Amino acid sequence: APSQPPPASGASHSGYDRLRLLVDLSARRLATADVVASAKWGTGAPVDDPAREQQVLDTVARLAHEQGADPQETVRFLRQQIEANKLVQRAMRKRWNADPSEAPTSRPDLTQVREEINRINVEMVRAIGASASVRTAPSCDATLTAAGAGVSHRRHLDRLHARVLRYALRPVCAPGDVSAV
Ligand SMILES: O=C(O)C(=O)C[C@]1(C(=O)O)C=C[C@@H](O)C=C1
Repeated sequence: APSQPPPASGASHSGYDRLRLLVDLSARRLATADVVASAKWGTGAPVDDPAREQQVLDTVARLAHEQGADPQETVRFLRQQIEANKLVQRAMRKRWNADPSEAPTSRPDLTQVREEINRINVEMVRAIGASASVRTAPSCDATLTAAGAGVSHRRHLDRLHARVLRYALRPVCAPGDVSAV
């Protein structure tokens, strides 16, 4: 999907729209966990790939820096997305181990899934930058809850994915700077 350009001056994107975009990207990234789990199933590949994680985090930090998003916040957000991805991967493996008839019968190409993840990461950095003011507003929690429910409904998320999506969204409103508390 084409990424959204920042609104031209005069155009208005509400805080809800901006958070909703970020939430939707988080849901899209989470959906890749099922595909990653299928790609690794039966190959002996572990859920955790620390080298790939570092590559993801280094890339988004650089992109954030280039685009004027806060690199620390961006890395913190992406770390949480990776943890969420792993929660879904582990849950799927558990299901498939418990009931092999549910296990995948074809193996997607991990390289291709990672290319999709890379594209989502790029859009996420932009959405993090574009949502800075709404994420620090007092109304953020309420707006985020509404956006999360809207996206879960729209994407027909099952219980697992809806729950892990809420987990993935934890860093959205909380300011990363604890010294501000
Ligand atoms: O690329 C993978 O192998 C994944 O499992 C995806 C992902 C991610 O969310 O980006 C999650 C866990 C791995 O440690 C590395 C990266």
